[in-house]
Amino acid sequence: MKRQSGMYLMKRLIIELKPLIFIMCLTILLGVLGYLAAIAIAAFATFALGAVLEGATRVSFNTAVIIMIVCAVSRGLLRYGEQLSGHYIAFKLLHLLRDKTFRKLRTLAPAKLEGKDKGNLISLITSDIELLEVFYAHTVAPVAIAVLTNSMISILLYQIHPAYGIVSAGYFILVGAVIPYVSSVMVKEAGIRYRDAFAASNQFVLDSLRGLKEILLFNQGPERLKNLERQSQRLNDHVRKIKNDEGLFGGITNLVITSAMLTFTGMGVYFYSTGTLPLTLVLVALVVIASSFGPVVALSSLPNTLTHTFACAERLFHLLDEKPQVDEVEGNADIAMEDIRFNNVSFTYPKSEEPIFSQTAVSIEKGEKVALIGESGIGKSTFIKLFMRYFDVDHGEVLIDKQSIKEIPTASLRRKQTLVSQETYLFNDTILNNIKLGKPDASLEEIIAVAKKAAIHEFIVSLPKGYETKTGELGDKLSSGERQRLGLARAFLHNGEVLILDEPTSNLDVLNEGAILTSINDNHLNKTVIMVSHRKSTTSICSRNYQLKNQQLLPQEE
Ligand SMILES: Nc1ncnc2c1ncn2[C@@H]1O[C@H](COP(=O)(O)OP(=O)(O)OP(=O)(O)O)[C@@H](O)[C@H]1O
Repeated sequence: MKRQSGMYLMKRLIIELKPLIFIMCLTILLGVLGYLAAIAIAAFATFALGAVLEGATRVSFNTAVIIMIVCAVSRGLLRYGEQLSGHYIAFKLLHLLRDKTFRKLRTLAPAKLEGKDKGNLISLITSDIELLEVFYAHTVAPVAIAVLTNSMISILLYQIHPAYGIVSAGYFILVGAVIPYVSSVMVKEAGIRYRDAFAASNQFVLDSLRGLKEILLFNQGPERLKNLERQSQRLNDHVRKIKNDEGLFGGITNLVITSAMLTFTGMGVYFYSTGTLPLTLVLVALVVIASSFGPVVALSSLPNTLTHTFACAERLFHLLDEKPQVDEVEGNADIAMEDIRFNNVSFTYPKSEEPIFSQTAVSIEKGEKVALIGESGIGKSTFIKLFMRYFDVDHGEVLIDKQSIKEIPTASLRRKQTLVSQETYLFNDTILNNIKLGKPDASLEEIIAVAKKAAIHEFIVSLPKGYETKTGELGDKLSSGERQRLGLARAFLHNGEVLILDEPTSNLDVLNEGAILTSINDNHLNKTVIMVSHRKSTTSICSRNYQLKNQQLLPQEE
């Protein structure tokens, strides 16, 4: 993955803020006023004290007390408002980013998601996006608040004495910018390594859960456990490094703040002893500097969390920038799907050198039942992927009703094509809803009819909850043949113009295979069927058999 600079990532994250810029300004305003109110409480307490010790010089005792009370009440309200609006922005943005990510995943599917590791995708959608909250709720506004508040404080201190203003500005820059910058440089790599290790261990756990049977079968448990321990150890090492650095820089920050107060005490003693400033103003300056590091300290811990955040943002933007394998065509126009043609098609998978098709041609007419035969790995499923436009051909063209497939609206294409792939995925929902996926508004009668055609009705009604049984409740009890038949029922319900079957009966016994083939034959008289199968018995319903050999689709020799 190409590394992106922190500046670039920050700019992109800020661009996402655009729709909420008004609320962000409000958050910053409330934050600045909140901090100023807090500092004012301490400053006016000193004025009140000064009024008692030296007599009212600038502010009377009563005025100072009234201002303190007003500031104390508004401080709470302002802080509440700042937190509320800041977090509103953060969570609203997380919502928008999640939405964007899901849309992107939809355009990348299926071709670009085939090879992606699912553990990474899950941590991207869940924890990565979640961590961006740090940037939106705890970075943008706090940085702006610190810059504004501490500039105002330095200007105010400058009014008391120019030296106070200049020295305070130096300390603020040190605590709010220099220390965070140095610490960010030091922890950057550790943060990135931590995120990568975290995603890898997620993937490893997911993989182990999926392959539990194989692990037990081949007695790989102890080896897997050792590997998991190694991964945990690596994660711990990264966290330890990050936490050590955090502790170190926390200590340095406190040291600098203490030295600022000592410097101000020394300067105050000098100004008072030389008669440059009265005691009250010396004390006010000391109190103000002591209570004004809050906004900049809030920034000092940012680099560590920001390192994680930027690593997450990098992965997110990488996904959002990824180009889909094919550009979707908008629209919903109806297509007849009467004539399918592959004209001199050549195709090689991206990042592969071995061509799958080279100048091959085939034409299939409405109602034809065609079988694709060929040895494993020769390109039968690839033919289907080209026909479903998961990929575009390199040369030649795929024509549907004499129109290039690249111009046909994607939604129309999906509506007319029904695919039963080698693996049927069943969602953790009722059997009824799993079949309904083929036609969401189908009636119960329609669903029962297709289940009968797929020879699965008897099995469903034998379950205690029948069609309302949740597939999750069945767990491993559902055999591959039963899954396959549920997939077929779903496909029959969808009832597209072209039924594409990739090894549709590979997990079925002869009896069930026969029932399904008869069903396909009887119910798809006017529909086109394209079938991939190794079994001769399955292709028996096909009128034409094509063999894939030497990157060509040729009519099968008898
Ligand atoms: N997304 C991909 N990127 C690169 N190569 C791929 C991709 N998908 C499949 N292949 C490769 O293309 C070749 C053809 O694969 P395909 O799945 O079309 O074969 P098949 O004839 O359907 O095989 P089988 O009968 O075993 O299912 C194989 O060598 C496979 O490894």
